[in-house]
Amino acid sequence: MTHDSADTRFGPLIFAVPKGRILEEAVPVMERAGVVPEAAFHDKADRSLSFADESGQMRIFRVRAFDVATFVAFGAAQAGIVGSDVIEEFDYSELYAPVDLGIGACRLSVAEPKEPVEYKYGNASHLRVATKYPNITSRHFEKAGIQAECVKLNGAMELAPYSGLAGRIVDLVSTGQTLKSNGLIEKDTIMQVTSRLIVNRAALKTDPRVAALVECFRNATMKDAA
Ligand SMILES: Nc1ncnc2c1ncn2[C@@H]1O[C@H](COP(=O)(O)OP(=O)(O)OP(=O)(O)O)[C@@H](O)[C@H]1O
Ligand SMILES: O=P(O)(O)OC[C@H]1O[C@H](OP(=O)(O)OP(=O)(O)O)[C@H](O)[C@@H]1O
Repeated sequence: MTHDSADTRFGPLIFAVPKGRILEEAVPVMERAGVVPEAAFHDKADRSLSFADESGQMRIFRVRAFDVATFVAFGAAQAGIVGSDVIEEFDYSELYAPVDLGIGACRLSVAEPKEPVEYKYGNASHLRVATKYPNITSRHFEKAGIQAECVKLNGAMELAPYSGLAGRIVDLVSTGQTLKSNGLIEKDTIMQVTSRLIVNRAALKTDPRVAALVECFRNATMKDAA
């Protein structure tokens, strides 16, 4: 790495990455920034959650996307990579997202069935919405003066409307294939999403390796655009 990851005043720098679909796109950006995971990191059968980097001076945590934000916000990791959807959902004051990595592009949208379905709940002023993003969803509908009752799901949101769980869903959309395959149409885009480098604000102030890491990711992302 070009940054001084061997600073002896601190323990190893902890970098958290999501184990899901961002990972494949994130690894080349990490490597351009000098964060090169050990070989075991790429082995999906490996049950370890913490890996060395090639310099031996960092630890790389492989966790769920939402948990990346939590590890970094609480200072258990100094830095990480996560979608802007997750950053917005938690709205942690301790998180700073200085670099847009230009990967994991999608959007967070409201969707509903093509054909109107009768629901126990769901009229113009009171909606029931199934989502993994209750905070963003509530804020979005509040702005429109609509009270949304959010039902938290962790996946397969698309099943909610036709099973009578909720009249609408708020979910990530990329190609639109998942909505189409499940008979739903996109009604409204809440936000565009890309993945970001996130750092813990206190660590950025106190640990010079964090600022150096931000610079490395800025440079790695600039090369991308060239
Ligand atoms: N269809 C998509 N196209 C592009 N990016 C996406 C898409 N779906 C999700 N993402 C991005 O990838 C991130 C992680 O998605 P994913 O659901 O694969 O994570 P994960 O680590 O497997 O989390 P979990 O296991 O908790 O669901 C999302 O927060 C979002 O930023
Ligand atoms: O518009 P598309 O290209 O079809 O992508 C949208 C799908 O991608 C995400 O799910 P993912 O595949 O990450 O699985 P998940 O159900 O675990 O969230 C999202 O939750 C949608 O279901």
